[in-house]
Amino acid sequence: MTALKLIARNHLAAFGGIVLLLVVAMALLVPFLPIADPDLTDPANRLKRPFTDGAVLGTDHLGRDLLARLLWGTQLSLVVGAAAAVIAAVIGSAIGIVAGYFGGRTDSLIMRGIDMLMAFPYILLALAIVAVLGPGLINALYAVAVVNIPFFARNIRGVTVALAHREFVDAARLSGMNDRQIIVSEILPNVMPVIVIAMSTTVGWMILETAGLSFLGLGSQPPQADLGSMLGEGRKLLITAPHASIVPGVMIFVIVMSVNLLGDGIRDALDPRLRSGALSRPAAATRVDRTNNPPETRKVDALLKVEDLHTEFRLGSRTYRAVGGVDFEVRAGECLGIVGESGSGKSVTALSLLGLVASPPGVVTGGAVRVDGTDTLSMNGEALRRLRGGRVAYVFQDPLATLHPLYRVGDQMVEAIRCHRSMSKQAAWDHAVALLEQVRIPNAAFRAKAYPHELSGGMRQRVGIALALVNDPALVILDEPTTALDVTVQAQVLALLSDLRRERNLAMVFITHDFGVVSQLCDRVAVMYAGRIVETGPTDDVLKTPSHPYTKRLIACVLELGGGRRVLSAIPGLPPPVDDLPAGCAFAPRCDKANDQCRRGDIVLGGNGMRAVRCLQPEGLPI
Ligand SMILES: Nc1ncnc2c1ncn2[C@@H]1O[C@H](COP(=O)(O)OP(=O)(O)OP(=O)(O)O)[C@@H](O)[C@H]1O
Repeated sequence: MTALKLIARNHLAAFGGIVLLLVVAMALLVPFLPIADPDLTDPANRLKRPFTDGAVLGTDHLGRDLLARLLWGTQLSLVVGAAAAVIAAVIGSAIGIVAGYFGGRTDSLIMRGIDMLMAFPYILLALAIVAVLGPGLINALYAVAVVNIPFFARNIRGVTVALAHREFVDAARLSGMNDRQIIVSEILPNVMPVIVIAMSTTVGWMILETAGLSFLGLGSQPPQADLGSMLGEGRKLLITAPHASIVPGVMIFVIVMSVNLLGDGIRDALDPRLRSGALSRPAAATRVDRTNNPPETRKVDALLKVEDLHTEFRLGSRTYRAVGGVDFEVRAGECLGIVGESGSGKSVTALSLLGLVASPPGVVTGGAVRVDGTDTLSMNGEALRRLRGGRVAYVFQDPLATLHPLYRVGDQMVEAIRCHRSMSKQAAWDHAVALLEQVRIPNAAFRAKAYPHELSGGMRQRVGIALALVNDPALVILDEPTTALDVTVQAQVLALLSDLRRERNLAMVFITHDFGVVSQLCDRVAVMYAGRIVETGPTDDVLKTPSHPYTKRLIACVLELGGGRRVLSAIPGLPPPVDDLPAGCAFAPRCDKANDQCRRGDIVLGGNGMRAVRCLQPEGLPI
């Protein structure tokens, strides 16, 4: 259903689909239409122009009605082209799956045979096949199918090779399935979309090839007509009776064009990455579409002040409200922890600060983000570019994904330095090495020449931190920088961040789902749930006397070493889907204290300046 909707939304594909549907309907209805016999010759009325004496499209050189021949010829061409596509797809895909799945010698043997077939120009190969089998439409169909088998075999083999070594195939084998069962139940469903895509984009091509063989007199034989043979007959009269070749020529064009437009639409609709927008090129900054004016500019003494930030993702008719009105501020040298379960909106909040949420589908719909008093959401691209990696830098969770795999880490740091200040390459390199030393990378001058894959996970994250520091930022936003590391390395990285913060008076926004990490590093903490802050305050206070039931539950999930026997409690239920948030408190469905009032209206973040909580029944907080 979604695929059909996506095709309908693609105007060109929808146009192609409608045209093709009309042509196919016409071809199917042709036996019931009141038209002349397509093979009835009438030499007295030969080569009549269109729209004369009841012959809508005129007559050919034997006086046969061109409309009747066109409709029957279209039917024949469509059937032959589609049949050739199905035969080529079935045989080619089977060959590709067998070669890709079994690999080794089977693969080499099959693929070398396919290579030999591909070594011949396809039309010559088709001609040779028809020459051996003899002229005729069925033989032309076989020839076209055979020359297209290698195309399917190669494509499907490539996809199968990648699938054959995946964990789910190993798991199927270990569960006792034999090769045939694995191919049918594990491989085939995964290659099916590729087969459909390949078919939809090649069927037009096969209709053309069959028409080409008929045009040369090797396909349909008189008196039977397909579009190619009609074109071949008309060609001889191109000057005296151009309509005889224009009529089948236009029909071939219409069919092939509509098949190709629809095929492209099907390809796009079946590709899950295109469907989710993952392949669309995001804009350089998140789209800002504020329904209200940004909050008034007042004198701001915080380095970063976020006010009523709203960010959402618009996918088709659905709107995912990832960040639904977030306020916080960070002063110079201060570290704010943002904590919450997966999906609570921490990363989207962090990325929204400097317009890094991908648009489409992300849109900032409200609020303001002031860095040194200037709203980043109103900045132009160049101002944002100067800020990113300059005064404000980011460290992400997976340095293997953020570092470029083909450049040495030192070169990547040099590039980051020279993007922001004019410095000679050598001076920038020396600065990079000094920073690598500062983040305690042993033998930094040597490591600067390493590629990311040559470093351990902990070392790569240190490079990520050094990369963030190259331009002496005032604020670093760290999005789960230690989650991918083991606990010992995590402790080292946290100690390093703590030292760097002291030495450089760095402000930090530290995003994590781990209260243990927050307690080591952060002065203040903000707890997020379903895109909003539900509690905030000094870290020690929040940890000792959590007020919001959610904070309490989150803290109870943290293991305490030497804490004696304690039952670790998980939070029952799941966070609400952000495209369908409940009214009132979003945590109410999982909260054992929730009453009817909690499920109504908007609950504000109330407090006494330092501590604030978004709850109607907060605990232990003098409000
Ligand atoms: N491209 C997107 N399209 C639709 N929804 C999205 C997209 N990116 C994020 N979201 C939604 O936004 C919400 C917040 O996501 P976010 O990544 O900020 O969570 P998080 O708290 O950082 O989680 P994690 O700790 O797993 O990174 C989630 O519900 C997520 O499903």
